[in-house]
Amino acid sequence: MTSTEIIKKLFIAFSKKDEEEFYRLGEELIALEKRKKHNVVAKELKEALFSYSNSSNQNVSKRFKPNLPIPRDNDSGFPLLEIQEFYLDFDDLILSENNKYVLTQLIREIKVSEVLAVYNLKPKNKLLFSGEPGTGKTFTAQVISSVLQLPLVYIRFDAIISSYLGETATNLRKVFDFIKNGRWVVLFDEVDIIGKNRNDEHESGEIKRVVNNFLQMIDQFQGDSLIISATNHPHILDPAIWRRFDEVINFELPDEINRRELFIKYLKVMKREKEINIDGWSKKTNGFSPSDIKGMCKEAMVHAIVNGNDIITTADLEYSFSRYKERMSVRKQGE
Ligand SMILES: Nc1ncnc2c1ncn2[C@@H]1O[C@H](COP(=O)(O)OP(=O)(O)OP(=O)(O)O)[C@@H](O)[C@H]1O
Repeated sequence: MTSTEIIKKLFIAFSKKDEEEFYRLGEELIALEKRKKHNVVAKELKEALFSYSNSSNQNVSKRFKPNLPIPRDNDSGFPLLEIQEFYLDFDDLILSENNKYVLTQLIREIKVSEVLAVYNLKPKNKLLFSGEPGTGKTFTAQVISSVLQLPLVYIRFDAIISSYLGETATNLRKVFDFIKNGRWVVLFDEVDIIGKNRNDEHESGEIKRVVNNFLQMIDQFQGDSLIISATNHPHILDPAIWRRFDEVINFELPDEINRRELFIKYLKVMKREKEINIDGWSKKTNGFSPSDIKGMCKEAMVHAIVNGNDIITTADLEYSFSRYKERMSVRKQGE
């Protein structure tokens, strides 16, 4: 089908309120654009097709309606988790060869879980992601959920920790009861909030109980979901937490080769002058995380646009580089 034919059918599906056909045609249009190598258009269409509903319940994704209501904190009434959907590709991730390989294997294991079951084997389903901020722990969980076509359950640890005695453990229980009832990729972000060393004398008894509770729940978890815990502070995690996971993936800052790939990826959105020396920028940005490089590219684009240009120049990158350098030194002072 040509894109005009698909768009016509999309309109018809929309007027008939045929949601399934609407999404199928939308995906066909995206695949067509991808085949034409219109990657930016394909990505934008993907985001538009599956963008979140701005309607009343922003914590529930459009396509995956959970059977149970989203659990909430009794005291504040805030939701304890969010169900999110992503439509990313594995190629969106720029990682070391080793991490790419390990993650590809993990995804394959999950995809062949029925075959593994014949041999009484199970895929790994409890992962720990550790690494500096902005190295892609959350993003990787989003990519895995996209590739496995499972919704991502994002656990809000700040919401789980309650000021009321005993309520934090109740919140954890509610979260695990919820995730038992579906197949998801579950991301416990910033797990070190409750994973602080249990022997730390400054920690209260309540936190210790919560850590024990969390460990027990992780241990007992039997479902088909993939559980990922992420931390920026692996050194403060209790050794008991490490043992609970089938796999630990360390997200390192990108090397020069990966930084080059990141510049190419994040500068692709806009035309750039030929003189821009990507190799030079990759060398200069030692210590930058993928998120820093993405931010630097975005800032350069904004700089170009507000100065009335539609192509990025070396001067734009120099400006955003100096801004980032400054921000990073402030960040270091705060550590
Ligand atoms: N490895 C990567 N490859 C490509 N893009 C990346 C990568 N890592 C991060 N990014 C980009 O930077 C954004 C922020 O990264 P992300 O939130 O995943 O980092 P994080 O490790 O979870 O950080 P934090 O520990 O602060 O939560 C991502 O949404 C993505 O756009």
